[in-house]
Amino acid sequence: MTIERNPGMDLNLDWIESIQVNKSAIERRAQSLGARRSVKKQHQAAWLLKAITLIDLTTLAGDDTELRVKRLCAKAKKPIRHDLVTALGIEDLHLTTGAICVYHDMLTTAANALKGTDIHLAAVSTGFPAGLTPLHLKIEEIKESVKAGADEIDIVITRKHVFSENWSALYDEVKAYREACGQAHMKTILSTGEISTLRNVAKASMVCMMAGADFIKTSTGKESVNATLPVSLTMIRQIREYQERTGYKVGYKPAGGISKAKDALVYLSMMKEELGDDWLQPDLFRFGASSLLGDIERQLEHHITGHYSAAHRHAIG
Ligand SMILES: O=C[C@H](O)COP(=O)(O)O
Repeated sequence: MTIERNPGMDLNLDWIESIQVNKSAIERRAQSLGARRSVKKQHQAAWLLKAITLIDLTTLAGDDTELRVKRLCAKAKKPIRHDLVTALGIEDLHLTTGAICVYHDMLTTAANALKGTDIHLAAVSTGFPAGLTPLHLKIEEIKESVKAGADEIDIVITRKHVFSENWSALYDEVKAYREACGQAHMKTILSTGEISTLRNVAKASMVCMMAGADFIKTSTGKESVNATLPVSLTMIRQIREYQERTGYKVGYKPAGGISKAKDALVYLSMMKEELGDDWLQPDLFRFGASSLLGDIERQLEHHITGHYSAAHRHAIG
C-alpha cells in the first residue's frame, strides 16, 4: 500500500473553532472498547504478530549507550525468539518491527545496525520532550537528524500555543518543522497528558494535520499521563474528519505506557472499527513502545500450545 503524503492545507480558523467533542460519548465508547474481548482467542496470535510490525521500538533514556541501541536494533530485526518462529511456522514472514526510535545522538549507530533492512529509523526532535529550546535550534536539530539517517522525525509541539489557543502560532511552528523534515515523515507529538482537555486535543490534532503532519502521536512517554483510549478516540476521529474533508490519510501513533499485549489488541480493534483496515498498516499506524514487544513475545509463547494456525496468517498481510 502506498500512502500519499499529507500536503497540509491553509489554516482554517473557522473550522478549528467549530470543533466540538462529546466527552461523555467518547468515555462511554472507550469504556466499552476496554471492557470487551477485542480479538477472538483463535485469532490472537496472528494479531500479536501484526502488532509487532507496527511497533516503533524505542529507547529514550539519558543512559542510552551504543551497545543498548545495537541490541535494540538486533531485536527489531528478529523480534521473536527463533524457537517461537519455528513453532509458529512463520520463518518465511521475515517479521520485523516497524521502526526504531532513538535520540539524535544514537542515529548513526542505529542507521549502521539497520542497514539492508526495511526498518524505519525515527528520531525524537525539536527539544524533545519539553520542546522549549529556541526555534532555530529545533529546526537545525531536525535537519541534522535527517542528515544522520532518520527517515522519520517525531517532533514535539510548544504546549503554550495550545493553552493560549494560538492556533496560527502552532500551525506556523509545525509547518516550519514539516519543511525542515524534507522527505522524512513527520510525526507530531501533542503531549496530550499536558494539554488538559479533549477539545484541546481535537483542535491541536486538526491544526497539526493542516500544517502537514504525516502522523499525529499522543505522548512523549515522559508525561505523567500518556496514551489513553479517550484521547485516542478523540484524535482518530479528527483523522477521519480530516480525511473526509481533504481526502488525505494521516497516521496515528499512541505512545507511552503501552506495555501489555492485551492493550495492543484493544488499540488494533479500535483502529479497525473506527478507521478501517488501512490503519492497521505501518504506513498509518504505530505503537511507540519500549516494553510492549517483551509482553507480546510472552503471550505468543502461551499461544503456541494450540490456538495458532497458519490459516490466520492473512491477518498479517
Ligand atoms: O514514543 C515512545 C515512548 O517514549 C515510549 O514510551 P514507553 O517507554 O512508556 O513505552
